Amino acid sequence: MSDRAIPEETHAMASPATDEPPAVMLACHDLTRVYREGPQDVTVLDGLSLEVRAGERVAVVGSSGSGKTTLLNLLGGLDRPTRGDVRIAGESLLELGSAELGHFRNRRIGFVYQFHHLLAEFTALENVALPLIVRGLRKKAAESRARELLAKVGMAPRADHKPGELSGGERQRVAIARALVTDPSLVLMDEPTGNLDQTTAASILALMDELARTTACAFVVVTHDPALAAHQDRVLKLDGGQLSEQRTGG
Ligand SMILES: Nc1ncnc2c1ncn2[C@@H]1O[C@H](COP(=O)(O)OP(=O)(O)OP(=O)(O)O)[C@@H](O)[C@H]1O
Repeated sequence: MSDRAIPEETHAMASPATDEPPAVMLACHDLTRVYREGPQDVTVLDGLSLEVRAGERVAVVGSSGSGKTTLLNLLGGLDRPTRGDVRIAGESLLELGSAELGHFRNRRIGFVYQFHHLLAEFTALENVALPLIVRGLRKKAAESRARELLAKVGMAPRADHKPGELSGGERQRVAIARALVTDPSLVLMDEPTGNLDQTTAASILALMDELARTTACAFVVVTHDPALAAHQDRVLKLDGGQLSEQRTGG
């Protein structure tokens, strides 16, 4: 583990008297997803378990069709498991109804995809402020917090620009700011550097290093890119519906 390691005594179910984040931010147990839509059942995830600690970054690698997107969808509450459970910051997704799940996602989970999914009609600032406005924050407070995050990703000078006026790497920085603006417990990234050139991808990696040092959230990064995977604390391979440890960070 790196210098982001959380002391052992900071336990998962931390005392309500402290503001300490739980040591285990993400815990999956017996996670199973069987697709029954086609002529044949397809078991994609087969009882896998996973724990990711606060401040820890985990890469998930695996061949095409091994179930990485399926896993991310379950971790992000976008799909329900056939069996098993996902707990984020001690809270079970299984126990949440769909409205509660939407609310939980907005509060606790940040998403970053290969393609940034920013809204074209809105400025960088408005895009980053949006999750807070959805959450019920007033525009002024939301934009003030959004400015802080844009500064953190080096995009403060471009706050008033629309996505179409930004480069690919700049858009991805804005997308990362948007994912982090709600102080999530878990950030899920799907090929976050996938459509970027090497130099821009390297600057996004450096940004991720910096953010991981300064936030307590857990990061799960799905990627085919060995350089991006090697940058994380642990690399897990998804194969045959199970995760196995490929490398533990030092
Ligand atoms: N809705 C669905 N119904 C039936 N089968 C599905 C469904 N969604 C995914 N699958 C199957 O589940 C398996 C895993 O798909 P998934 O998209 O999770 O893989 P992946 O590892 O993300 O692949 P890639 O790296 O190519 O994006 C595949 O065999 C896919 O065909």
